[in-house]
Amino acid sequence: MADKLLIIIGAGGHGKVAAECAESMGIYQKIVFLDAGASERTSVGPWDIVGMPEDFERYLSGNSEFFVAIGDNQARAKWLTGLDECKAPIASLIHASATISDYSTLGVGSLLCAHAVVNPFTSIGLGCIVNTSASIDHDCVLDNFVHIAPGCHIAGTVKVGEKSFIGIGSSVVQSVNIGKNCVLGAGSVVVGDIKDNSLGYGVPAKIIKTLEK
Ligand SMILES: CC(=O)SCCNC(=O)CCNC(=O)[C@H](O)C(C)(C)COP(=O)(O)OP(=O)(O)OC[C@H]1O[C@@H](n2cnc3c(N)ncnc32)[C@H](O)[C@@H]1OP(=O)(O)O
Repeated sequence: MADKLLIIIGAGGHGKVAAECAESMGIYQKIVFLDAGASERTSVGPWDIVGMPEDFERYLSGNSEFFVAIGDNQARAKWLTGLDECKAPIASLIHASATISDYSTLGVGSLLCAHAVVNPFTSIGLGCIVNTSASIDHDCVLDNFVHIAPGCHIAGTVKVGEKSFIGIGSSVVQSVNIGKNCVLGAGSVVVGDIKDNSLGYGVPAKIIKTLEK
């Protein structure tokens, strides 16, 4: 079989983390980037930038997989949906040091970063990020395009709605429902349900404003 190529869309900080995560898996012979800054730079670290994101169709044939490494939940969702419509094969990346229970599921296009832990009977949707050293405990549901930032701890039976972001170092107590399109600031402690489109932070987390849909 031909060498397996991983094409990562987005060569920012998150892209570097995704590339190293993919390397740790030991299944890709080559990793390259497509990035909007391709005219200004041709590489990031050891990895080549071979074109703009819009060039992805050039790589649709052959033994290639795609990964979207864009931290912004809306933009990541847009790119993943577009790739899916073009029937592009989309990778999920699990760092060699991350653990996911055999009884849990991880959606296509999702990333488990180094030292992330996903405990049993948890469902993680499409295009999610469980960032470095974050833990998601038992019986949780992360809807599509959620980002759990580094060092967050999500207790059991928590639900996080589509495209919500939980900031670095936050904790969420058990059985809480967080709506869709929410932003919870760094270091939040979430002790009760959060409505859709809320921005909040603090200990305990308070809602500061409602975000536009
Ligand atoms: C690998 C990676 O890098 S992943 C990315 C990790 N990054 C994060 O987790 C960042 C999370 N983002 C935050 O916490 C942001 O501060 C947000 C989204 C909550 C708010 O951002 P903004 O709307 O721009 O708020 P802004 O910076 O203007 O601050 C407004 C006020 O809220 C306060 N504030 C902002 N964030 C927080 C927070 N997390 N906890 C407590 N207070 C906060 C500010 O101190 C400020 O207070 P003041 O009015 O008394 O001066």
